Parts: sequence; C-alpha cells; structure tokens
Amino acid sequence: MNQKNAGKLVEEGGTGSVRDVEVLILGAGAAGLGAAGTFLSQGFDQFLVIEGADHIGGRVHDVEFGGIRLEKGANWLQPVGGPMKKIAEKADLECQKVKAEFNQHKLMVMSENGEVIPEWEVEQVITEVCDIMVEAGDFAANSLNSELTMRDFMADRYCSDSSSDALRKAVEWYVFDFEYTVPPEQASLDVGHWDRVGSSGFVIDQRGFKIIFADVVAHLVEKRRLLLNRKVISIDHSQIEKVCVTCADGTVFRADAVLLTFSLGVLQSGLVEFTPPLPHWKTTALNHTPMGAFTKIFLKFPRKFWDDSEWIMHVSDRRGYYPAFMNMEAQGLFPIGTNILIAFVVGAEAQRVENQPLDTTREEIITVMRGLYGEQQVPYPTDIMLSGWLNDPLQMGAFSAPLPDGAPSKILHQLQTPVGRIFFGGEATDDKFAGFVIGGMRSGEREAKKIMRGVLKWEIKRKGFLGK
Ligand SMILES: Cc1cc2nc3c(=O)[nH]c(=O)nc-3n(C[C@H](O)[C@H](O)[C@H](O)COP(=O)(O)OP(=O)(O)OC[C@H]3O[C@@H](n4cnc5c(N)ncnc54)[C@H](O)[C@@H]3O)c2cc1C
Repeated sequence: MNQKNAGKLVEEGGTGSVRDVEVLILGAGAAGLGAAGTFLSQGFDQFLVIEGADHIGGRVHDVEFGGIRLEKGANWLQPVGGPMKKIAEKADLECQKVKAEFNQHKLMVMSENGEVIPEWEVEQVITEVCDIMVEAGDFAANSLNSELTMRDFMADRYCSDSSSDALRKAVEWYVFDFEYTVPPEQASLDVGHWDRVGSSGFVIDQRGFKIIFADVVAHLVEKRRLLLNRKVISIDHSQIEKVCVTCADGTVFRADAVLLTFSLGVLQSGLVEFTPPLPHWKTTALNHTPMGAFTKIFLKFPRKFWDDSEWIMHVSDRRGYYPAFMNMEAQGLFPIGTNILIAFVVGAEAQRVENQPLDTTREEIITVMRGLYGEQQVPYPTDIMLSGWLNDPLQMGAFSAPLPDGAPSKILHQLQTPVGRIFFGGEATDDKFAGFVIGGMRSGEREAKKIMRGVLKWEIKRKGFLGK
C-alpha cells in the first residue's frame, strides 16, 4: 500500500471548491473500503472516498510504540470461524494463533497481593461461566423476546458454593465484558451468539492489520479516488437529486448518492450537521445502540518483571479495575526484549480512565502491579500510551455494544434504511457481525450493491472482491 501517494491526493483539487461526483463514500475504514472494493469489482469507478484522518483504516490502525508496531484498534481475527480468517490468509497477514486451552501458559491469575490462584480453581470457574453462556445462547435462540438480561440468567445458574466472588468477577469480565464492553446486567440474553466470542489469531504483522485493505487502496490511489484529511462537517440533503457534503476546509462535494460510514459515536454526538435534520425514526435508531468503550493502555518498562504467560489477570473486589494485562513478551508474539505490557479496561472503567490525566492512570497501574509483584520489583514504565478512541472526534467510542433489550430487527432495519440519497453503512449496521472489522466490510458491500441497483441501475455481476 502506498500511503504516501494517497496523502498526495490531499493537495490536489484545491480547497474551497465545489466538485461533482456520482457517489461519495464518507469514511475510509472497513465499511468505506469494503464499499469501494465492491464498486471496483463491478467495474464502477465514478466515486470518491473522503476521509477525515490522515490515514486509511479507521479503527484498524497501528502505531509505533516502544520499538514495534502495535494495533491501537482491532487486533484479533474475529469471530472464530468467520470470513476474516480467509481475508487474513489472502493478505498473508502475520498472526499469532490464539491458544484455546486455559492453563498457566495462557493465563496467570493472581489476587491483589500477588497470590497465584491455582490453575484447577481458575479452570473450574471458567468452565462454569462459559457453560452458562452457552446455555444462555441456546435459551435465547428458543425463546423469542425474552426480557431477561444476561445477569438474570447467570444469577439463576451459579452454584453458590463455587469459588470466590472476586475470581468469578474477574473471569466473567474476561469472557463477557472484554468482548462486549458492558457487564452482563446491561446485555440481553441474545448478545449475539456465544460462538462470536474468541478469535482465530492475534495480529502481529509489522505492516499493520490494515494490510488487508492494501489491494483496494492501491486501486483507489491509482485511480485518484481517495482524499484524506477532509473532515466532513455538514450534509445537505434538501435537494431531491443531489446531496451536498461540506468539509471543514470549505470544499463542497455534490453527489447523486452518499454512503455514510461514520461510527455511531460520531453520529450520536452531532458532529455532522444534517440539513434538513435526519427524520425522527433514523435518529431514534442511531441513538438506540450504545457505543462501547474499550481502552488499551500500552506500557513499556525498563525490564520484564512479570510471568511468561500470555495474560496476567488481576483479581480484585473492584470489578473491571485493570483486570487484564497482555504480555507482549509471551512466546510467539514479538522479538524478546520489547518489555511491553498492554492493559485493558472497558465500559465504565474505560470512560473513567480516558477522562483522567495519563499520570493518574500510570500511578494506578503501578500500584496494581506492585501489589502483584512486590514493591521493589516493579519499576516505573519508561513510556505509556492510551488508545484513546473515546474522545477522538472521528470515532467517539470503540465499537457498537450490545443492546440492553436485544437487537430488535426493527432498529437494525431502520439503521440500514437510506434517507433519500444518503445510505448508511458501518459495523453497527451489520446484521451478523456488528462490532467487528468483518461487520464493517460486509456493511460496505451491502450498501454499495444497494446504490448500484437503486441509484445507478447497475446490473450486479457475480464477482468477488475486486473481481478476483
Ligand atoms: C480498541 C478496539 C479494539 C477492537 N478490536 C477488534 C478486534 O479485535 N477484532 C475486530 O474484528 N474488531 C475489533 N474492533 C472493532 C473494529 O475495529 C470496527 O468494528 C471496524 O473497524 C469498524 O469499521 P467501520 O468502517 O464501520 O468504521 P471506522 O473504522 O470507524 O470507519 C469510519 C471512518 O470514518 C472517518 N470519519 C469519521 N468522522 C468523519 C468526518 N466527520 N469526516 C471524515 N471522515 C470521518 C473515520 O476517521 C474512519 O476512518 C475494535 C475496535 C477498537 C476501537
């Protein structure tokens, strides 16, 4: 992928001008690039992709940290058994195979004062929580419109004499909140199927996860169909046959159809003005689904003082308080000597952490780590970085969270329904894989086909991505 060339396109066309184009794709994330790939595979290239950031990929974005490139957003090939594995193979994406079994190579679980919780005890609780979730999935599939939350269901099934509450909280967080960004009390039973959880690989490719978009980006650059650094501030759909999109630099684009792929967080925050305002049914649908908070905290230490396992879990009475650290020194990931740990927080804890000074976060983590490994053993990190999606005006959150009342098909239908010539894509609008990269890509393909049939009267051919 030649991102330098993509960047050059920004200079061309000037600012403050008016430009006509048949189709505008707003956003160069998985959805926008999925749509662009679909158009190209059908032989249609009269479109332009407009992106507010200085890079493609959206929430698929890698950064340099402590001498290696790490993924700030999506990191796992998900869900297990989904089409993402094939896409990754095609791009020759380097991944570490995720260990399925839970033992101390994978997971070291410790209480706040560093006491190691025996493997058998951890395994017993993991089995209990996982079995209940599988049961919940079956129950939801057989009982339409159940009003039970996942917590109601779990509370009913837990054996009162099994392990400590703190251990159960930590395991629940790891298998549930970590995936969905919300605790079981805020999710309905049909949070999607249990088989969504898990992944078939952890991306370690130093070209970045974004390499899966390399083919389509190369075509866009060659055909000059991509503009970076163009932040959309308003969309005027008052005319019947044209939609006008205005960028912060004053450039106006006029299109026959617009595909909007911005995150729910952006649309819910009113960062883009619509003239006339979007109809009530659309704003209701857009505001219905919460945008989840999921924060990675990258930490580089002067030396490794922790265990060799892939994950280090901290069992605390305070649910969700720095419960999990992923060890970049674990076997099969990066070259030894990076001395990097990634801490994860989600939901309310992620909101708290993203809105406090970074120094406070560093102190909190050091206190947790010193509890686990001892005062003298834990040095201060030499570098710390937050993924920071929550307050990024191009995202305003991590990914769509499950709904407390399930995913009513009416809401999904309303999310996918166009308003005049504005079409809606993005991960949150996918019926099967909302929240994932593949959900974004599928939504772009779906809407591109809709635009070709509806607005362009294009005959859809049975071709694969980019016609290959
Ligand atoms: C921390 C984190 C971890 C994740 N982990 C995984 C994972 O392991 N596996 C997985 O499958 N998924 C994961 N996801 C989710 C996945 O990254 C997303 O579901 C997917 O990438 C969304 O693609 P999209 O195209 O719908 O949205 P985006 O990628 O958000 O694309 C929308 C684009 O629109 C642009 N934009 C927004 N506003 C404007 C504006 N006003 N003007 C111009 N451009 C604008 C944005 O910059 C962005 O490029 C994770 C996400 C995060 C944040």
